Amino acid sequence: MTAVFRDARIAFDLDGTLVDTAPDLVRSLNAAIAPDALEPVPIEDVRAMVGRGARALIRRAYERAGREIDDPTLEARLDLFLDVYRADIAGQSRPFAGVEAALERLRSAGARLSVCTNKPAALTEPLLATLGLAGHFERIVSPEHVPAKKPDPRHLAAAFGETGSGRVMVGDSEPDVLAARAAGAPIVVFEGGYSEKPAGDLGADRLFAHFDALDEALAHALSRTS
Ligand SMILES: O=C(O)COP(=O)(O)O
Ligand SMILES: [Mg+2]
Repeated sequence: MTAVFRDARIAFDLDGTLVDTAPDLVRSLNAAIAPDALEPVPIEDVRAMVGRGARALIRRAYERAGREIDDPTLEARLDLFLDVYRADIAGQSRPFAGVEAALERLRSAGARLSVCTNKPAALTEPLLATLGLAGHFERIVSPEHVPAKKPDPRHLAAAFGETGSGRVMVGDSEPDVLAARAAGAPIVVFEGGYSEKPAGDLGADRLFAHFDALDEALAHALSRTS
């Protein structure tokens, strides 16, 4: 099975795909909305609110409470969120079970790995470094590095880099699937991640429930396109 990975470009989403960041995201989000006396958002709800960046996460917390937020307040709450989050970015966040072993296997089989995330670079880099994951990736592409973020396919194209023997995205939510479709690349979706819609409704080429099963899902997706 491993021949299909030689020189393949595999781009990974971060929040909800590589790392279970929800506990630290919810703690920081609830600190950021506290000045406006919003009820704390429960962690299960946050899992359906992540995927379109930090600003969107805060806006969604206000929408959920039926409250309006003006732009200057949003920027102030974003600053607070970023300060709280950055101060203990990997307090409870951990790679999902089997992630490190899967990254090792794919690299040993010759795959070229990247991260394609809507998480701001100032958060992505310390998170991956703190968890010891950064060294697996040839490219780590946050929204600041590209003209537009996922679902825009230019974000994913930047993560893939030059054409390899095949290209595939691994993600957990709709922006990932839309970016892959628009880039003409297959996508496999992690069922344990964060998504507004059920993973099975996103239109993935293949779903996987544990990283031990990632290689098989990727091999299937790659063999259909190369
Ligand atoms: O920060 C977010 O909202 C999403 O990040 P992701 O693209 O890695 O899922
Ligand atoms: Mg995600």
